[in-house]
Amino acid sequence: MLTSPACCCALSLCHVGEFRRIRGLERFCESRMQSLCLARCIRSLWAPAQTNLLLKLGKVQKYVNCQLQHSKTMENKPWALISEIGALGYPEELIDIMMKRFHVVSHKDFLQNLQLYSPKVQVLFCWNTSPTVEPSLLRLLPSLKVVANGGAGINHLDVPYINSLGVKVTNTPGVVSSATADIALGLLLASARDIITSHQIAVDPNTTSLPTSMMGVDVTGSTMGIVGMGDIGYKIAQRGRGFEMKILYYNRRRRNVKEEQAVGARYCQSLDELLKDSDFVVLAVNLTPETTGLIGHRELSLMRSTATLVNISRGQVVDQDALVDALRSGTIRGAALDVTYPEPLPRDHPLLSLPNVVITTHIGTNTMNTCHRMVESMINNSLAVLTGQPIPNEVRAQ
Ligand SMILES: O=C(O)C(=O)CO
Repeated sequence: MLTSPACCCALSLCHVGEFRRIRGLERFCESRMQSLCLARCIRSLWAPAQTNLLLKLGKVQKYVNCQLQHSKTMENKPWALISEIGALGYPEELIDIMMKRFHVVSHKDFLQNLQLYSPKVQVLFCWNTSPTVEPSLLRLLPSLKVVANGGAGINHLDVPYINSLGVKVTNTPGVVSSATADIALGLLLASARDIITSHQIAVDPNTTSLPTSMMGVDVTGSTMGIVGMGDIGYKIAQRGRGFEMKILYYNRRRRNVKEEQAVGARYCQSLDELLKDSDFVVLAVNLTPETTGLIGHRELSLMRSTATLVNISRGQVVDQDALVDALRSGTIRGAALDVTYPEPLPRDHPLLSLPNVVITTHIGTNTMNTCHRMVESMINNSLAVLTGQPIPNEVRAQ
C-alpha cells in the first residue's frame, strides 16, 4: 500500500517538476506494479506548462486520499504473482487490468520479499514464455490455488505435478484462436509470395532495379492440409476458404459433417495422405508426447517438392534437423515458422540463414485485443477457482 513518505515524495516531485524521478517512489510501494500505477496517475496530473502548484497539490492530495480509501477495500483482494514473461515484459495496460482484481506482485519483487509475499500469493499468472513455473517456485507458494496460464498451450506446465499440490491449472483457449489462425495465414502468404525477401530488397540501399525473377507460388486455389482441427485449426480452415483453397485435415477426432461442410474440409484417414496431397501443410496441434517429432525425415519426404510447411503450434512438433535437410535439399519448397525449439533459436542455427524460411517470434496471440481478452480470461478462471465457482477453462492432468 501507499505509505505517507510516498505521498510526501509525490508532492515534492511534482513541485520540482522532475517527473522522471517518480520511479524513485518504487521503494515506498509494496510492489512495482503499484508504483507504476501511482506514477501514471501523477503524470496525468502534472502538466509542466500549467504552474498552478496549489491546484496540483490539491489534486495529488485528493488522489492520495482516494488511494488510502481504496486501499481499505483492496485489503480483500487476492494476491497474484506474475511470472517472468521474457525480457520484453508485458504492456502496463494489461497489468492494470489485473491490478483491478488482484494485488499483483512481480516475480522480481516476490523473490526480493519472500517473507512478505510467500504466504499471500494464491494465484500465479504465467504464459508459455514463462520458464519459471518450476517446483522450486511452487514450493515458495504454500497458499497457491491456481496457476492461470495465458494462451492455449500448456506444454510448459507439469499439470500432474501442479495438481498433486492441490493447485488447479487453467488456460485461455477460445480467445486466442482467431489471432493465432491469422498468423498462420500471414506466414503462409509471406512464404508463398516471398514477402519478406521482397521487403528486404525494397529497403536495401543497394537496390537500383526491381527483381523480375522472383516467383512465388499461388495461394488461391491451392490445397491446404491442416494437422490438428481444434479451435485454431478450424479457424485456419475458415480463412483458407476465403482464398478458395481446398481444405484437407487430419485430427484425432473427426469433425461432424456439418462442421466439415461449413469450411469445405475433407478428413484424411492418415497423416501421410494429407502430406502427399497438400501444397501447404499447417501444423495446429497441441504439443503432447504423441505430437512431439510428428514431422520428421519420413514425413517431409512425403510432401510435395513445391509444398510449404507452416508451424504455429510448437517447435518440438517438427524435427528441426530433418527440416533443415529437407529445405537444403529441395525436398520441400519452404517453411514458415512462428514457433521453434528453443525460442529464440541460437543465433548460429541453420534455420536462421536459409533463404526459403520465414521465422517470426511466437506472435500468435500478440494483438492488444487478444491479450486483453486473454488477461480477462485468466482473471475469470482464477476468481472462479478462488470463489468455488465453475471454472471456465480448467486443464486437468490426462
Ligand atoms: O495459445 C498459445 O499457447 C500460443 O502459443 C499461441 O501462439
